[in-house]
Amino acid sequence: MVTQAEYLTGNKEGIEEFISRFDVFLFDCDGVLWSGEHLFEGTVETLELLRSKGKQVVFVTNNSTKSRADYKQKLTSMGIPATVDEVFGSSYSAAIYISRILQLPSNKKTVFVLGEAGIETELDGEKVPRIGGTDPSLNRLIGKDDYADIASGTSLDPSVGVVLCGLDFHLNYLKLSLAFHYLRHGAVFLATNIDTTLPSSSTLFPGAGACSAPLVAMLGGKQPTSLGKPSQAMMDAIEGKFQFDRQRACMIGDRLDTDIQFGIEGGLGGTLCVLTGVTKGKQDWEDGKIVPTAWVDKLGDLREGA
Ligand SMILES: O=C(O)[C@H](O)[C@H](O)COP(=O)(O)O
Ligand SMILES: [Mg+2]
Repeated sequence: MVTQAEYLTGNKEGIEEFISRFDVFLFDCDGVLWSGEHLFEGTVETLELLRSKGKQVVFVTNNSTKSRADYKQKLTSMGIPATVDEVFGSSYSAAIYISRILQLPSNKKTVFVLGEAGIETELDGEKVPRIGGTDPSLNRLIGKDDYADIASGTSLDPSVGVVLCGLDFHLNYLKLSLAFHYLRHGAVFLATNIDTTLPSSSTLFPGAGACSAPLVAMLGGKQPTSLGKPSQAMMDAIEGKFQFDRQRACMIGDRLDTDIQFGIEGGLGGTLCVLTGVTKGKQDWEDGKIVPTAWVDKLGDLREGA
């Protein structure tokens, strides 16, 4: 149990030694590599340094708004070479879970989506039938007829067996009403992730957890099964693909209750917290609940380990 985290910024020898412990670096994205469209200083050079040392780099994001292909595109457009196979997103994790793990009745295979195209793309990739999501017909105020149609089941698709909630920039009362009634009809309640906030423009905005929270409240506190970090569903998928020694792997993240907890519960050799996203300093882990192995002010500080 780690109780003290090591501060590495400015410590060249410490950074060199830290990097030498690991063969694989799992990178969170939002709040570590970038904030929205703003790439943090030194990110590209740090990834180039690690790759020049023969380290395996894997991108592990809870952001469900983009598919793995979308993330590959964003990474390369930001100057970070990446392949789709190096990207694991919570939408992919959820699609795999629904298509390969969840046992649904044959007449209840459809997913009602609260979220963006990233979820839709990954469900399509796994041939999982879906409705909702970015359907433009749902981007409207609820109408007086909707109440009766939902109550009677007229506007509910009887094949829906799952409600999957992610970060939804188009969330509204009508979509929440439909999701709630699917859940009341017995649909399985899943979330790509439940991060309460989204780091962007160097501050915080509503996260995926803020999108599913109304449903949790309506269900009397029933939480969805979350398939993003810290769920080990993603860690198992990553290990399955890369066959790495967990003791020689490090998770780098900005959020204690997703990234760092993901690395700790995954039995990784170490975790590194950065202060460019949600976590703002060691005061955030002084309760001793989720303590990283080490921390730096920003990812680019690792360049000192060149
Ligand atoms: O609300 C969210 O979905 C999360 O804040 C966001 O997606 C986190 O992405 P990550 O830091 O895991 O890349
Ligand atoms: Mg993050």
